[in-house]
Amino acid sequence: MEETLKAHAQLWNLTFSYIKSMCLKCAAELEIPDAIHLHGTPATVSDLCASLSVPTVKSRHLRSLMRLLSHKGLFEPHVTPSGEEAFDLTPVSRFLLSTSIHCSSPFVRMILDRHIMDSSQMLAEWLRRPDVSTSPFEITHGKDLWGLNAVMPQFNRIFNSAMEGDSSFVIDIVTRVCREAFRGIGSLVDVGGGTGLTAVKLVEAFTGLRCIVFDLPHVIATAPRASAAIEFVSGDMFVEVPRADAALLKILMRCKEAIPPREKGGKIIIIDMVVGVPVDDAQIAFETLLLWDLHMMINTNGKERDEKEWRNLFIASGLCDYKITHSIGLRSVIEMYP
Ligand SMILES: C[S@@+](CC[C@H](N)C(=O)[O-])C[C@H]1O[C@@H](n2cnc3c(N)ncnc32)[C@H](O)[C@@H]1O
Repeated sequence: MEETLKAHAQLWNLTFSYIKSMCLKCAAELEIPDAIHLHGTPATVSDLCASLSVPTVKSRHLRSLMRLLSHKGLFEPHVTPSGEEAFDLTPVSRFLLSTSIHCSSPFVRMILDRHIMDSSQMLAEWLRRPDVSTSPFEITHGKDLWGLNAVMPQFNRIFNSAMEGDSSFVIDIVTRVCREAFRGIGSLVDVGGGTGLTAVKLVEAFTGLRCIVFDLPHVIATAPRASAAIEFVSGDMFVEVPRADAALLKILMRCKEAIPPREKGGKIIIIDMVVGVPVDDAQIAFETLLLWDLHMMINTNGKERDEKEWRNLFIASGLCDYKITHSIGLRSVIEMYP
């Protein structure tokens, strides 16, 4: 009996899990972390109603949201001297502060945008179809993610700023802990480099390095021209990738053609997840990798790979050797040599 009740509760918990994500998106959209930060001390629900322009008639509803998010570690619950419930920031919600150099709010809003969420509704139907080349995202929207970005400037903006927040976080760590990977490189092409924030950080961190940011035309058109050491080139990586000493990220075969041999410093640097690597807080990291794998499958027809799968991929691409540095949380730095 006890086991049955536990199993039933677990099923309900899983079923209602989407509410956690939606409350997180709501907190990002309302900018609740900014309001608490500006308040300076733990904020009560009345404080939050006042600063977020939420009518007091909705304070009970806002309290429910704050309680759930506190339970999930986004806020820290407090009690004021007068006995009122109040909420403070935690290291997790600090990532949502608009003033944070690694603000993840656009990332949260993009991943939980209805264009991304809608495609997961197609998962069962998609799994029954024999076609593996069309993603659930394409079935839902009639075009792939990049095609939708090209025709929807608003979604393109939110996607690009989500990528900027994430790449600024990752590249700041990579330039500190994986400096060796970039040593001696004169020029680098960032393939699918988005609006160029990674390139900006790289040319700042490595004096003399020149970067080419290569991406689709609708992305390059919106990229700010931030440094004379960075060139912006638009095109399709499946057709041709501009030449440089090293290529950062993505499609291996084309990247191999774009770089010189290993003796001349040629290499491909990939920053991505490697399933199965040991990381801190293994339980959360393991589940996050499983979730990210599904996210890639649903929205881009991609997948996350374990080390063996990465090795098979680089062998199939005609590359000779590789080195994996597991040192940036969920992501690893993979260096591949022609
Ligand atoms: C996941 S985003 C990564 C952006 C950036 N590298 C970052 O880390 O912030 C993938 C990028 O690849 C670009 N992309 C997709 N297909 C492409 C293609 N065929 N040729 C060039 N770029 C492409 C997208 O426009 C997008 O900016």
